[in-house]
Order: sequence, then structure tokens, then C-alpha cells
Amino acid sequence: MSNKLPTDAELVLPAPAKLNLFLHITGRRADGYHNLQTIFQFLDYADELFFNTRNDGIIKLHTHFIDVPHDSNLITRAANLLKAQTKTPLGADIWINKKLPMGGGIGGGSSNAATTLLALNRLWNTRCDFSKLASLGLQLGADVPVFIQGKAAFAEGIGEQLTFIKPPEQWYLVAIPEINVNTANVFKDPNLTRNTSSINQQDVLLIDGHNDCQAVVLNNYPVVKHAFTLMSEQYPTRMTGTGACLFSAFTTQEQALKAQNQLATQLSCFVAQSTNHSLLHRTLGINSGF
Ligand SMILES: C[C@](O)(CO)[C@H](O)COP(=O)(O)OP(=O)(O)OC[C@H]1O[C@@H](n2ccc(N)nc2=O)[C@H](O)[C@@H]1O
Ligand SMILES: Nc1ncnc2c1ncn2[C@@H]1O[C@H](COP(=O)(O)OP(=O)(O)OP(=O)(O)O)[C@@H](O)[C@H]1O
Repeated sequence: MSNKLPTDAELVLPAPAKLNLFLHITGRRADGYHNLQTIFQFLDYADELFFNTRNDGIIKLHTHFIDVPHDSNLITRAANLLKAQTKTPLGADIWINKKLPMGGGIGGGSSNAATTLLALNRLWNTRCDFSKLASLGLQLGADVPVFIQGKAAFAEGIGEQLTFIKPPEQWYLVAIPEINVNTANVFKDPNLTRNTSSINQQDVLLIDGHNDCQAVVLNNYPVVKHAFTLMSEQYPTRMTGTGACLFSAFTTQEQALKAQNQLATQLSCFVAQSTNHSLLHRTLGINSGF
């Protein structure tokens, strides 16, 4: 990815990561998608996107991704979708400083799409409300709506039915195994547990839960298994989303940094605080009441 970033962009916004604190698969729908129950919480660890309006209607992503052609990049797709929906004559120049690992289960692509929708809706003055942007975003990925809403949530359906909740805000050590896990392949795996019992909404913050995708990923990706073994020998460890990233919770930043130091020679990892009010919304000055 080439990374020459502008110094004078009209709007500079973060696209934060998320964790799935647990991920239960409760069934499979006729269209192949899976019903799930999960808690989404945000991390104060983010990509940074830069936006300028163009008057000629062209949407141009300037940052080159090695593995993702511009047309299929979720940033370009989000911008094109909003443009088509609103019929604005305007366009945009967009750059990204990519920090979130791709295919890591921390939602980088979905978060990039959500930030793009919120940014261009503001720059183009297209006045779509959150629920309109969330339904547009859902066409791009199951995780986009929660990033649009910007509040920690218990999610059901394919991840789009959101009930806002406030799990404890903690410090996390997140390990990044050097592999890009393909979400569709995890959901296709014959060994995936798809019949976890549904939990009631009122119990969501009382249970510890688990991640049904974890066993499949540990079994299929030795790199993730190795990282999980190293980390879980020291701390309770869980996978987020469909992997590959793994996380452990700590009460203080000092504890998390100490754990990072212990593992740093063997694993690539970062420390971040979790938050129930997304860094994107805080930066935009959107008061969620959270
Ligand atoms: C599992 C989660 O990571 C939880 O946060 C997400 O729900 C995945 O969201 P995402 O990466 O935005 O995934 P999408 O791009 O919507 O879907 C990728 C592929 O995963 C499978 N998929 C995804 C979500 C879901 N609830 N059931 C599925 O079966 C589908 O085959 C789909 O084609
Ligand atoms: N802007 C983008 N950033 C990252 N990935 C993108 C982007 N646009 C398209 N993609 C594609 O989407 C795939 C999944 O990327 P992403 O980083 O969102 O994975 P993830 O963290 O596993 O997501 P999730 O937790 O939502 O499953 C990438 O491997 C890449 O092919």
C-alpha cells in the first residue's frame, strides 16, 4: 500500500476496530448466511481516512492496496453507493493510513466503509440519517451498521439487529497472527458449530460466552493456533470475529502493556482501550448519550 497522505484534507476521520466479545452461531438461513448473537465493542485503535470533495463527480481512492483492486475496495464501494443513492453530482478524493490488519476479525474493511459513508454524507451534505446509512452499509457487509451507529451493541440476525449496551470498558492486548482469514470459508466449514442456544437479551452482560468460529480457525490455521497457545498459557484468550486476531482483557493499561512486553518477541500485538462510544463518533462530535 503506497502511503503519501495529504496535509490539508477537508475532513480527517478515524475508522476504529471492533472486538466481538463473544460470537455465538445460532443457525443457518436459507440464503447461506448465519444467524448469530454477538457483542460488538469498539477499540481506540483505528485507521485514519482523509477526504476532499471533488466537483467533477469522480471518486478517487489514492492509496494503493496490494491485494484489493480499487473497484472492490469497501471505501470506493461505500462512496459509489452513497453517490448512486443520493444522485449527488459531487465526488471525492480519499486516502487512508491503514493500521488495522486485514482479515483480522477486527472489522477494518467494514469500519472503513462506515467512516466513508459518514464522512461523505457530511461533505456532500446529502442528509441521510443513521438508519439510512446503516441499511446502505449492510449491502457492503454485516458489520457495517454497528460502525455507522457508533455504540457498543448486542447484535442478532446476521449482525444487523442491534440493541445498544454498555459492557465494561477495559484494556485489551490484541495479537495479530500473520495470516488473513477468509470469513466466508470459516462460515462454510462443515465443522462449524451452528446450533448454540440463543440467549435472552437481559442475560447478555451476565454471561462470559464463547466464539463458535474459534475452534474452526484454530484447527485450520496453525499460525493462529500457535499464537493462541502462547497467549492462553499466560492469560484468558479469545478470538474476535472469524479471526485471526486474539484478545485478552486487562483492568489497567499497565497490566496490558506488561503482557505485551512479555509476548512481544514472539507475537505481533497492540494494546488498546475498549470503548462503548466509537472514536469516529467522538471525533465527529456526535453525542450518542453513551
Ligand atoms: C462474523 C463477523 O465478523 C462478526 O462480527 C461478521 O458478521 C462478518 O461480517 P463481514 O466481514 O462484514 O462479512 P460479510 O462480508 O457480510 O460476509 C462475508 C461472508 O461470510 C458469511 N457470513 C457472514 C456473516 C454472517 N452472519 N453469516 C455468514 O454466513 C457469508 O458467506 C458471507 O458471504
Ligand atoms: N478498505 C478495506 N480494508 C480492508 N479490507 C478490505 C477493504 N476493502 C476490501 N477489503 C477486503 O475485505 C477483506 C476483509 O477485510 P477486513 O479487514 O474487514 O476483515 P475482518 O477484520 O476479518 O472483518 P470482519 O471482522 O468484519 O469479518 C479483506 O481481506 C479485503 O480483501
